[in-house]
Amino acid sequence: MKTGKLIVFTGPSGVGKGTLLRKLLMQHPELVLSISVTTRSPRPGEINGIDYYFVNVEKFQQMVADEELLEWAEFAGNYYGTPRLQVEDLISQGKWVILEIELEGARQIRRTFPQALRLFILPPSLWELEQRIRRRGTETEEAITKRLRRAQEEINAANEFDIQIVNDDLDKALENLEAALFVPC
Ligand SMILES: Nc1ncnc2c1ncn2[C@@H]1O[C@H](COP(=O)(O)OP(=O)(O)OP(=O)(O)O)[C@@H](O)[C@H]1O
Ligand SMILES: Nc1nc2c(ncn2[C@@H]2O[C@H](COP(=O)(O)O)[C@@H](O)[C@H]2O)c(=O)[nH]1
Repeated sequence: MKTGKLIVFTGPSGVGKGTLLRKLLMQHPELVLSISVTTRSPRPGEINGIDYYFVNVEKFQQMVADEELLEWAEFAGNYYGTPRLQVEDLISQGKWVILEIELEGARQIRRTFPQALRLFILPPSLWELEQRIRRRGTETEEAITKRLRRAQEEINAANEFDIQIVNDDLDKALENLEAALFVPC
């Protein structure tokens, strides 16, 4: 039977994690992206159960109390967490499961799943990161400020991760990501 694997994918808001992962999953449909729970409001076009499980703060706190989350964190004013059961089930079935999560969650996973492969995505510059968040057009000015403040802190921790990939040219970053994941035995 194939061995399951946990892959952690972290990087500052707006660096292009979601964009890279969408491309990766189109080319490697055998990989599974874990769907997180969040108290953030859906962005236009986001669908409950596909992009996130959108819940209120009370429900999120109940999930924490019931130990239903593998990891969780507060990020820029909202809570985010990984449902434990879905991930543990998939790994026990031999799947490769990707968690797209922020730094505090990645640190928790390092303690509970030390065997997980942890990747950090870097922007070519802070200026470009800010342009990307602004061009995406999904955040208020207040949220952009919070996310950019947090970005510097996250970038400072990039060396805690097994692999760092700069997302400058998207195709090149995807190539580097594939090389990191599919190391020939
Ligand atoms: N290599 C790239 N060059 C230019 N623009 C990019 C690149 N990669 C992603 N983008 C753009 O940057 C914006 C942010 O990308 P994305 O939403 O994937 O970031 P993210 O890291 O998932 O952010 P968050 O953590 O806030 O969800 C999007 O508009 C996307 O199209
Ligand atoms: N610790 C966790 N972080 C998560 C999870 N799901 C997403 N995230 C991270 O939150 C920020 C903001 O996401 P956004 O969708 O509001 O832009 C980003 O860094 C995500 O990677 C999770 O389950 N746990």
